[in-house]
Amino acid sequence: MTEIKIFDTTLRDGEQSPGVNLNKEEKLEIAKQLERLGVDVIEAGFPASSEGDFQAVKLIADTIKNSTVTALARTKKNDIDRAYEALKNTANPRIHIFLATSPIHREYKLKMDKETVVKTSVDMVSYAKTMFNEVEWSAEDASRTELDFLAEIIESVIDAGATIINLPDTVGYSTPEEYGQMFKYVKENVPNIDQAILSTHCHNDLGLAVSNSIAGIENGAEQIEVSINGIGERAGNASLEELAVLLHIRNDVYGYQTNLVLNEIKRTSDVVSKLTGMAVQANKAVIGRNAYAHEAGIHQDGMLKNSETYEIISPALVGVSSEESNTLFLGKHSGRHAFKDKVKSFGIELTTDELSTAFNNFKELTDHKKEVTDDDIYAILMEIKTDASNIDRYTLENFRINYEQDGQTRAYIEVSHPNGEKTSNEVIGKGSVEVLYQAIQGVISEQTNLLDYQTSSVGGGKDALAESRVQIKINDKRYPGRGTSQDVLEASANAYFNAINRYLMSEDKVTQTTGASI
Ligand SMILES: CC(=O)SCCNC(=O)CCNC(=O)[C@H](O)C(C)(C)COP(=O)(O)OP(=O)(O)OC[C@H]1O[C@@H](n2cnc3c(N)ncnc32)[C@H](O)[C@@H]1OP(=O)(O)O
Ligand SMILES: CC(C)C(=O)C(=O)O
Ligand SMILES: [Mg+2]
Repeated sequence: MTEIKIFDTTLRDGEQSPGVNLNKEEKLEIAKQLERLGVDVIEAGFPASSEGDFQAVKLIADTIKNSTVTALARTKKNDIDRAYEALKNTANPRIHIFLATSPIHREYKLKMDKETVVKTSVDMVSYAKTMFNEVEWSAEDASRTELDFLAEIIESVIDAGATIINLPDTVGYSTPEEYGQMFKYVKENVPNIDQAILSTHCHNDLGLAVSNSIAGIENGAEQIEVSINGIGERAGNASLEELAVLLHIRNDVYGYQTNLVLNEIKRTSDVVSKLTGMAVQANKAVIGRNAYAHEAGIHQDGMLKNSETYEIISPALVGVSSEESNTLFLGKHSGRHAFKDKVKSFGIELTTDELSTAFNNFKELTDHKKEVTDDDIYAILMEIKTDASNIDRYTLENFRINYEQDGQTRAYIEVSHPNGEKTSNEVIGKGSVEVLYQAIQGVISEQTNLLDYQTSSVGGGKDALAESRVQIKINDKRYPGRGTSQDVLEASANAYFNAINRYLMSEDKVTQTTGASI
């Protein structure tokens, strides 16, 4: 099986992402994690670009033992000297020299003709070769370069000592077919090409970085330049994790192998995201928060029956733990099978009727709340398990709170009584919870005394459930009550009725109906 070398440029091209600025300690932490991940080459930085980057590359070169460490240099003696100074103590140093070859870069940026581009590249590769065994040379903007000129300059730099030839799609312009054809052309038209390894370096401006990298290796490249989380200049580079997992999962199609330790992928992604401050989008392939989450009821049912119905990558393959993978995400589109599975995971037993009620309550909540958390579901289940639903009870049917202009608050409630009758009541006073509770007291026949009242939020987010807890005293006995709702006042009313219903349950009471009949 052909081995594909992984050249990681997170610390060089990745750091060129706008807004990213890593200090040397942060770069070292990422480099150590890249070494654990098993990347073959770590591009640690661009030593001539600043003293800080020089120091970071040096620290990494002095520390990393199991990966080749490389650094970028322009075709300038000073850049090459700085790279050598930074890299000289590493076990296996490599320099990465680049010069643009395309007409637009030659004419407008470099102001060099073809001959000068060839001569400068050859001179600097020869110069670097006096210090480094491994010399990588990149034809910046290769994919927009005339193919015959590309072949000519590649032959010259290989003669000068380049051992790795990188052909970047610098501006992410190529299609996979064009990019693959460029490698094929170079393979067929550069006489000394067998003395060098070909490499891809793809940018994601048109979302083709991964596909183009594959086209490159299918046409002779044996190294791919990639970055963690796909970070890099503009829309970023080909993502390491996507290519690594693609080559693994579809080995039947491609038949390539890498030295990567796949289950280090998630940790590496987390470290890079944290230290660069670049969040990973939720639906990002392989490492996004949603990459292993299934919300649709039909998918969840399939997953419960056989995970391969909807999952081609096992989260564990890339080091995503079962807690992180959030496999069955309960939300608006979930069905009974997944809900039942969640209830089971809490160790809670429900009767068929209770399950039905809990599922309906859950579905109702999903219409109001974007993300239903485990805490939300637990609150629903607890309410059902501790509810006096098997007895005749008070139920809040409707309520309104109005804030009057004179600072007074008006509470209106409609209540079903244990005997099935419905009454209403209206109270004006100060404070919304207070008038609400006064209105409730006005429709029930029991004499209650409120001892304690607390409200807090359950679950996360600004749309979290409110949970209210009360203690009431009836005939010298205390009764706790709990109520949940998205609305704080409704949760408060539910808690009060829950306490009264507990009293009814314990005393087996039949109560008098009060309040205006409706
Ligand atoms: C495709 C890529 O990702 S290439 C890598 C890009 N990365 C970076 O640029 C990050 C680090 N860069 C830097 O810190 C700075 O640009 C430096 C220190 C390298 C140079 O800074 P300055 O000397 O102020 O030059 P500046 O960046 O404005 O312009 C670049 C110069 O390098 C020249 N140049 C560009 N590429 C090369 C090259 N491969 N070889 C030689 N010269 C080059 C440009 O033509 C320009 O030269 P000019 O000043 O004679 O016009
Ligand atoms: C320096 C080179 C390799 C580069 O990053 C590019 O061309 O995109
Ligand atoms: Mg690049």
